[in-house]
Amino acid sequence: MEEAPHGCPGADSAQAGRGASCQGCPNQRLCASGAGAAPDPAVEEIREKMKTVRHKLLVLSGKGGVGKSTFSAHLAHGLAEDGDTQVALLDIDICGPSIPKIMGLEGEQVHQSGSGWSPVYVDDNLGVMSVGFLLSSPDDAVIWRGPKKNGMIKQFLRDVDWGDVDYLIVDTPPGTSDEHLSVVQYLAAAHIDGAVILTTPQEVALQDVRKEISFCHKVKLPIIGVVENMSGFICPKCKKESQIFPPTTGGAEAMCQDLRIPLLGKVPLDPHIGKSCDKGQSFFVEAPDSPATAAYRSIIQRIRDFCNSHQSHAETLISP
Ligand SMILES: Nc1ncnc2c1ncn2[C@@H]1O[C@H](COP(=O)(O)OP(=O)(O)OP(=O)(O)O)[C@@H](O)[C@H]1O
Repeated sequence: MEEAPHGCPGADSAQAGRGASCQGCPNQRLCASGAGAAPDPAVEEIREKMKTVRHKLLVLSGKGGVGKSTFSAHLAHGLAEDGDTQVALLDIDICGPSIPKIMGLEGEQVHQSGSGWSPVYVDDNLGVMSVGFLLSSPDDAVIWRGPKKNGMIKQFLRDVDWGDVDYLIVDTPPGTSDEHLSVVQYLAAAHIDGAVILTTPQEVALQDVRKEISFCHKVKLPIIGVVENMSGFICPKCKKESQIFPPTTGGAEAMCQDLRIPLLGKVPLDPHIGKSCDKGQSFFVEAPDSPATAAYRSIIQRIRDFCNSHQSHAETLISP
């Protein structure tokens, strides 16, 4: 936490984040979220529930529209490709859930079983949960304030019958808002492997990524790395590369060097990606030879490696 202001009511007080002295404090939002208050019993229930989930990954972006949900969906497809890996994809973009569409699950509903809500399955080893499955129409608007969003995220983590899962991928809304604080708070005791941050090469997107990185540091969320999406366009006819979103300040590469954060890779613009997403199909199947597919696959391998080395490190720490 940064330096407390004069007259700070304290992070565990009922006035946390709401007092006059909280105005302008960099921790105001974090305190107002209740993250510093007495622990919600759901944190422990979620820790129990998550014992059967090996790796938990958050996908973040500073700006909207940079390809975060597309990436989350394809990370899930890529990890589930071997058939033996159980993957769960949780969409907590409560006000703009796009995962049902991208995963080809529009119109699906969640089923209630004796052990909780059942995810909707794309394949036997790939389950999805989204607020979109709870709406009667994809055009319905969800206009909820923080506490209601908080409650829904709690239910997604605690009441869904996730089963034995190797990877839980959480697709978040852009920025750092109530949803991010809630998921970090609820998963705090269950251990999150880390976050993958999506950006485009433009400074206007990178500016917001720096805020995202600062959020991760504040809530002690490890950063697996940054993905630069929409990074150049290779003309399929003349093979010439054009920078549609020019990296005026050096792009994600310069930022990552500057902040000593891994750059996981760069994914070029490819019109097939948009088409596949609109059809609800995996881009890897639709365009297996595209440079974007190769870039995605290499990034997914780096994330897999991170999780594996992370796991052995954690095991080393707890073994006698
Ligand atoms: N590398 C790419 N090349 C071409 N189109 C892409 C690429 N990545 C994503 N897109 C397209 O860009 C659009 C935005 O992607 P997406 O919905 O994944 O962004 P987002 O960051 O999740 O947005 P939001 O957070 O606002 O929902 C979609 O139409 C998607 O198909």
